[in-house]
Amino acid sequence: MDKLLIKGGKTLAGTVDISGAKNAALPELCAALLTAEPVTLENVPRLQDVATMLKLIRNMGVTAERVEGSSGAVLVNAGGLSSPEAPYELVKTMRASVLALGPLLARFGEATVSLPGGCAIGSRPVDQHIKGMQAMGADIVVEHGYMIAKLPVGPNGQRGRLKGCSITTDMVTVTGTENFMMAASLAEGETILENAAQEPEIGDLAEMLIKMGAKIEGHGTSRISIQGVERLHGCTHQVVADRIETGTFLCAVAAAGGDVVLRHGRADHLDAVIEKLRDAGAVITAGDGFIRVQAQGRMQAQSFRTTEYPGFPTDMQAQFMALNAIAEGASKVTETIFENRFMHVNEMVRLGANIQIDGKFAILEGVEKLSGATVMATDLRASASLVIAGLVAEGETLIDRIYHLDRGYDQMEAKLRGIGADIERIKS
Ligand SMILES: CC(=O)N[C@H]1[C@@H](OP(=O)(O)OP(=O)(O)OC[C@H]2O[C@@H](n3ccc(=O)[nH]c3=O)[C@H](O)[C@@H]2O)O[C@H](CO)[C@@H](O)[C@@H]1O
Ligand SMILES: C=C(OP(=O)(O)O)C(=O)O
Repeated sequence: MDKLLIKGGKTLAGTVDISGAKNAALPELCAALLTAEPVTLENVPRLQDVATMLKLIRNMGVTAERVEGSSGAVLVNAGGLSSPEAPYELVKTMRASVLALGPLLARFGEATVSLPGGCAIGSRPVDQHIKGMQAMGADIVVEHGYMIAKLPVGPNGQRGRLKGCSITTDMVTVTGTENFMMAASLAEGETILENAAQEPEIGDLAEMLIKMGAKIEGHGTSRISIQGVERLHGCTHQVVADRIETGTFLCAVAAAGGDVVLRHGRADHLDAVIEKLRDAGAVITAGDGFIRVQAQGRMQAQSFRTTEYPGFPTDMQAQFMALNAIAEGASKVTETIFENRFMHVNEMVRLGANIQIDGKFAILEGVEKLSGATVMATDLRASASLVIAGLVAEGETLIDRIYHLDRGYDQMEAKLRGIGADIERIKS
């Protein structure tokens, strides 16, 4: 298992290129299953989750290859889609595999998708995905750990189409909204999604589906309407910039100090985080296709509460907590989306942070310095928060189990080295 070794105390300066968003690329690779024509996705980040998704769709009889010489293009051709299955071996390493359910049902009339199971940050059930697909006419049984979904066979002996309907989910769900939007694009009639997620990745997926011929309105709001069409066609689409990678680098510079330009970063997708960073004392300016962050001296700790977009993202909670850990003053962090997303806290405490957990609250008293130690990554964003803590800690920090980090960050250590961090990967 690879590890990261960081020697803390360097300020950061230079330019970082922000990659395409993991949480847009994954649903968009699944959206390519909706058509038999070729789809080119550009700006696809090089991450373990993307590699897993490519493996998953290839396993269905789809061709999916990186385009040689391009900067991140992937060509997907689902013309040969023959096996509408997502097996446990692949799903267990990546919960986003549930995004295959909607496209497979819509295109094939049946799908067998492994239940993803729980993960470190919470139990993460998929009951809303199942209820929504059932409302659209699918018969779904859960057997032997699999969702087995089928559409009824019509008088012609063929499986019919999904039926448009109104779906109001019990809570805002990002991948749920994406699954319904993809399924509804090929359904018969109109689907209305109430209480829909508004994350920028939903908007990006909607734009891709519209290029494929889907009729979607209202994405970016909590009410999305989709008029189903009989067929979708191929398209070329560029994956939106990763707002969580952007936010992670913003927090790293605010914590370590420095002056860094994040090329391709979208400030308009990060309002809640940028506002808190400005309140903390970072100077952030943004223009078309870049964000610049300048930070000097100790930041002021900021309390915040995670909520659905456009609120403060749960995927930025751990990284901002690393900043609060060494900022001046006390802060209270409230996690409202996942029930177990404070796994990084004990590791930060090993580095000298002063943090108490009380249910969904974390109470921090900023300390003047952290001191390097060996710590263990427990999930993707926890890993990123430990990298930020390691950048500011005195001495050496060794982060174990960074396969979690590799799930969702494109060459993080190379990008950090490029702006002056002393960080290296220890291969094993
Ligand atoms: C691939 C991807 O885009 N992942 C993101 C997506 O995950 P994901 O789409 O899995 O997260 P959801 O938005 O669905 O989850 C929100 C809450 O709803 C609950 N829930 C969800 C569905 C369901 O059927 N039943 C249920 O109870 C979840 O357990 C959680 O407590 O949104 C999360 C919340 O912004 C982010 O942290 C993840 O990075
Ligand atoms: C929780 C995350 O991802 P996933 O939903 O893929 O587990 C994340 O990106 O922080």
